Amino acid sequence: MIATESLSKRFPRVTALDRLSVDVGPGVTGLVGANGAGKSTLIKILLGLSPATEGRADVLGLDVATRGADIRERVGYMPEHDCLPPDVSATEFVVHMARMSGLPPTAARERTADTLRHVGLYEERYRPIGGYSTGMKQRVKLAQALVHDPQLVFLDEPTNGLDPVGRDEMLGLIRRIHTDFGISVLVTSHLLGELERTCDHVVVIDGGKLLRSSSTTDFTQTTTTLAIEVTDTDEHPDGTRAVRDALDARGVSVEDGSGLPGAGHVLLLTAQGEETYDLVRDVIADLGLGLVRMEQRRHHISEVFTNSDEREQRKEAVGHGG
Ligand SMILES: Nc1ncnc2c1ncn2[C@@H]1O[C@H](COP(=O)(O)OP(=O)(O)OP(=O)(O)O)[C@@H](O)[C@H]1O
Repeated sequence: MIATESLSKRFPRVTALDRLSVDVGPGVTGLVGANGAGKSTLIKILLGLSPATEGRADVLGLDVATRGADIRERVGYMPEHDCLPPDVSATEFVVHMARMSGLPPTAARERTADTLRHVGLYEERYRPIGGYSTGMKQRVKLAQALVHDPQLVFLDEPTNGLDPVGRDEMLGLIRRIHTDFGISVLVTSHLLGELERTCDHVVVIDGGKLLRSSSTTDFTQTTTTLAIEVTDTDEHPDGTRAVRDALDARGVSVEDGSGLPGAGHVLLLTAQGEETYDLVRDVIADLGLGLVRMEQRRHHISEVFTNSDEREQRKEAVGHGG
């Protein structure tokens, strides 16, 4: 879907992309990096909107340097920042974007209605966008990226500004773009944790350089920590202890996370996949306890490289680079 070779983008004072070579296949791919890592710059180059300083890139087999217009016909783009006109309705705006993509009037109206329904905007779609919540605006931005039925979409920080429920809904929508319509997705975030659950593949960049590109299963096997918090009952006055013992008895090693700042009575364990979630749920149900929370610890990108393997790999990479 996407291939870059030694792609660099230098601004007068900053190197935004530094000899980045990466291949992205079909499916849902996360592009993760801290603010300023170069994610938006990469997307603009891939859309043919901004020229690279060095190197090359293809999107859907088309060279970004010469085939930008053809790429933008086939690729949808949801920009990061608020860019919606406040005085028009979602329907008017998305019809307009569909017409700009070359759809005839009737098809543009039909596709707009379908797409807005798909992203979860119903009656509100006739009201001016200026009165929408952040979540509704993000949905309009997503709809305009999808309305011309692209093969691939670039979503730049689609969960920005959303509360946890809004984030989960957006991530669910993103997953369905691929499962329901077969559209491949490149989605950026500065939070690795939220992409782990949504993406098939994760590409991590830092300072414009590639740090890692691997399937999510490879990633999560090394990084997913579950935090669990339960209620106490008369039968189990220390519910946390009871869960810990029950999981220990099933061979799952559990750490007490209560010593962590602000953690309360929290157990931490390494998730090996879906089975771990099921096991924890069953253990808690068997003990008759209430589950207060079970969540993946959110990894900020800086945390990804705190384990020693990764540090070694980075040292090696630096060493080989001279
Ligand atoms: N037009 C520009 N002129 C000068 N510097 C720029 C320009 N666009 C981006 N940069 C710089 O390039 C670097 C990468 O920016 P970019 O927007 O690609 O990062 P990002 O990973 O998308 O982060 P964010 O999510 O904060 O936008 C930053 O240091 C940024 O300041």
